[in-house]
Amino acid sequence: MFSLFMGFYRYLFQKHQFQVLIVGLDYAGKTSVLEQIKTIFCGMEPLPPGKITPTIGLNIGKVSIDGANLVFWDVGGARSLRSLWERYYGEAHGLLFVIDAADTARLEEAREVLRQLLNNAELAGIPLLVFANKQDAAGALTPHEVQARFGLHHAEGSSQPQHVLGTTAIRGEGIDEGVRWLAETLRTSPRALALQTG
Ligand SMILES: Nc1nc2c(ncn2[C@@H]2O[C@H](COP(=O)(O)OP(=O)(O)OP(=O)(O)O)[C@@H](O)[C@H]2O)c(=O)[nH]1
Ligand SMILES: [Mg+2]
Repeated sequence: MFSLFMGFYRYLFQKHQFQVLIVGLDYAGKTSVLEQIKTIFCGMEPLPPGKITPTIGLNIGKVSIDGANLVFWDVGGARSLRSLWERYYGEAHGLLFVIDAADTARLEEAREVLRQLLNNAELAGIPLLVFANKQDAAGALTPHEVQARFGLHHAEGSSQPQHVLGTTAIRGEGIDEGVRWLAETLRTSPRALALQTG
């Protein structure tokens, strides 16, 4: 009882820290997104796109937004690496799913990967931000088209908040709005509260 009380006290009065897991297929642009997050919120110089290589391990970025710390975990999206994602599920407060909106040949694969994530009990109630990335590329689906194709229909009052945005990671477009939505949503997320006081 006492530890529950202390956990709730800490939740109310200490600076919150939220962990956000960045996932999606390989080549979707996850690391490019993380580089831009660090640039926008920490003023760090982003790695030039040519210097970003496929992720094998884990990239971490920590940013401070309106009194909350967000820690981003960027993992590799290659098929052989996806089984490693689950080691982060239990401690993830939020999920950022990045899609290459111009790669229509792999949309079905991306849809299936997202479907499995949302069906995973360890991720129950997790706020989901989807970036329909590469909006600059020819033939890219709009965020509305991605929303429809992926069957993402956030119902008012749903226990699993969802938000879909169009981004162009290599130019840093759309990222700021998405990260602010996450920070705002995580503050009132029952899952985040449960993880922080648990
Ligand atoms: N045109 C365009 N290219 C992008 C954009 N975002 C990322 N890319 C390119 O897409 C390629 C893959 O980007 P990464 O950030 O490495 O992708 P990733 O999702 O981290 O890939 P893995 O680490 O293998 O899972 C790189 O060549 C990027 O420069 C974008 O908004 N527009
Ligand atoms: Mg990467």
